[in-house]
Amino acid sequence: MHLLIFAVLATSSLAWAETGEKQARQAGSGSAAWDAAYSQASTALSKLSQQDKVNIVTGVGWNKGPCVGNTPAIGSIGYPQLCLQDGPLGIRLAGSVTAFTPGIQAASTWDVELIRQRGIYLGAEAKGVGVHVLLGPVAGPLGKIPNGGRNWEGFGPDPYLTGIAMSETIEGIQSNGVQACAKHFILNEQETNRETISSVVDDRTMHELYLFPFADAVHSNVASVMCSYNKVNGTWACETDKILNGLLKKELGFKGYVMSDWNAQHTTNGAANSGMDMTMPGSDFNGKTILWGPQLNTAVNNGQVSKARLDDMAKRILASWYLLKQNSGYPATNLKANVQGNHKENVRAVARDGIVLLKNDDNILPLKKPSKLAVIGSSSVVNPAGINACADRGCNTGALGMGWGSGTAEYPYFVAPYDALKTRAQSDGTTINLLSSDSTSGVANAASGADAALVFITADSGEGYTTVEGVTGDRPNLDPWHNGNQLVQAVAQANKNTIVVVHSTGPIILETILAQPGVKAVVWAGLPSQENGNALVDVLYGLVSPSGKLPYTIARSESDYGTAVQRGGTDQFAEGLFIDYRHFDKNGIAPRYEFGFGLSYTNFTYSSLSITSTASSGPASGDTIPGGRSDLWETVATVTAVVKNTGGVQGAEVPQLYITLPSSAPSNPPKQLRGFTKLKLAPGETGVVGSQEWS
Ligand SMILES: OC[C@H]1O[C@@H](O[C@H]2[C@H](O)[C@@H](O)[C@H](O[C@H]3[C@H](O)[C@@H](O)[C@H](O)O[C@@H]3CO)O[C@@H]2CO)[C@H](O)[C@@H](O)[C@@H]1O
Repeated sequence: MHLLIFAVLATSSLAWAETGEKQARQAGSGSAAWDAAYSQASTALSKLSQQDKVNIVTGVGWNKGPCVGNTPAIGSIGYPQLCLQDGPLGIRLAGSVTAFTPGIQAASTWDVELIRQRGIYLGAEAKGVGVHVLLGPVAGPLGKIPNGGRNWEGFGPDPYLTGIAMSETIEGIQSNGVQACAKHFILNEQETNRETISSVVDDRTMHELYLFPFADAVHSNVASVMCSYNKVNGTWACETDKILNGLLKKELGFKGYVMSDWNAQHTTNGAANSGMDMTMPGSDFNGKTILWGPQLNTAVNNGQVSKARLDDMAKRILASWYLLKQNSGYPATNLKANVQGNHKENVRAVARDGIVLLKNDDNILPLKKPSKLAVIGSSSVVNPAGINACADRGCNTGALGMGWGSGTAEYPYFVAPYDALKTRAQSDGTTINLLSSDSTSGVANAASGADAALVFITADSGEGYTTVEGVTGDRPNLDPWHNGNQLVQAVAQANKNTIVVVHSTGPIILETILAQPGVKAVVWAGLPSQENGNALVDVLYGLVSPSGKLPYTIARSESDYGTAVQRGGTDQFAEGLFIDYRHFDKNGIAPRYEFGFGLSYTNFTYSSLSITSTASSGPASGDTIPGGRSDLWETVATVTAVVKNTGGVQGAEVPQLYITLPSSAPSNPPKQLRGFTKLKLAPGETGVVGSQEWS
């Protein structure tokens, strides 16, 4: 349900009560903690030689240590060989870790408790294997282009939802003493030409869309930020004074350090003097030249980079290390350790509660002990070559759990849809006809006569260094892979109770599928990682009511989005603020399924909407705290509403608060998300959103 109010102030922090309180609390403790960490860093710095400082800021090289990024130990201050390792959903290239759900699935739950728990467990596993810096979470790409290859690593194209998810994830990771890394800063929205393209953006769009979630990250005291490959307004992101020194460090008050993406640095002095603090991986990775190390030493000796700047770089890195108390009792790096604990419970919960029910005609779902089920599609079963057969998940064979690239982890196990359906069928006495191929021949045989036919389709994408079935990162279109439309058509012709299950890294166009009269239900199962099948069965059989909401818009046609992958050298960001639902609203384009949409097995009613101004009457304070001007973080109004579960089963609702700015100028998006919460309600139960424990 969307609630729309008119904002009394043009502020970024009009919110449900809980958000503002959380922000105020962290800001206070954050500054003092940084002060203490800086004091320890200063003491340590005074004992270091110039060479030590250069070592702290320069990686030792790709494959020259246990992690994807490593810096040398400095024995005199007990500083370890720092281990930096991907990534946003778990420890990459490790032996026995949990493959958590991708960020986009976490966002799809709209459940801050689950998102935070995911972050806490990510941090616990990183610490368990001795990773000092976990390279995530992701707020860039934000996802302005629906086919952007790496969108699934982050939390979707709404900056508020992404910002909340960034905060919860970072606080979760860092609560376990692990440094988080907010990446990729900034305007890295596509894989195509990512290392050459220039993103040209106006100041307002930069602030209100792309910088917005990074402000949340800084507010949550993120230890590090990774600058991206692209150029910003013509200058390399890792060498742009205005965005690193200006926006990030000065305006947002970022106290941690900026590391380069792997070989995103281009010059020795330009990067140092623009605000980059650590170079990664520091070797001649991918044929590039080494730019710091000895070169930085020379530049400092020549005065091209000041001694104070080198001190600042090293101090920021040391302060982050002290902030997370990694100077005491931190485990040695051992990426082979088994650190999974019971974390699969979070994977199953996020995978399940992130499932979005898009269509459910005749209440075909939940299933009620069918005598015969048809299960169709190659993605209903596990990859026949093995769950981790493709490096960095670089294939779309068998059931899909995540996209591909550096933001992946090895699966410790993988429950495919058919595995979980078979287990359930055995206990119900259901017969399953399995057709584990995408060929339409054989479909009629498998699907006809079954009480219902489940057909599985996918769309995949990833990082541009791997090409999968001709796709180099960004998707070329928004169609399902492997002739998914034709497969669904064939199934729906053979069975009038067809249930389509979609596993995808982002939106696909569903028009052909929805035009089939036999398609009774569409289950948007997203990217469920290792718990794929279990999560799906929980929802299909009504063990839980679906409660996920779309973290992006699903359009009727690809051209409706108004953004596309740029093939040339520049992306002008001509759409400005108007991405995803902001674009649809502004142009009066009806989406097929709107951002925030999702059905349930129960019903909810809303009443008693109340809005109270809570703005302080005193003068606004322009002090800078981590995250920017302090008055940007004040709650200016509290909105409450009563929500009742009027249906027959337990369920969860996500009331969403959207604002319209007072001016109706066309430069303002008609609606912007500024609050949400997830209410779990039993049948007949009433909940008050925006008050209770938060106000
Ligand atoms: O992992 C750290 C950051 O790395 C960036 O991506 C790099 C990725 O980690 C790395 O595996 C990949 O290497 C490939 C290389 O580029 C290619 O030439 C070679 O053929 O195959 C290698 C893979 O086996 O390079 C990526 C950079 O191009 C990510 O952007 C960042 O998010 C990571 O945190």
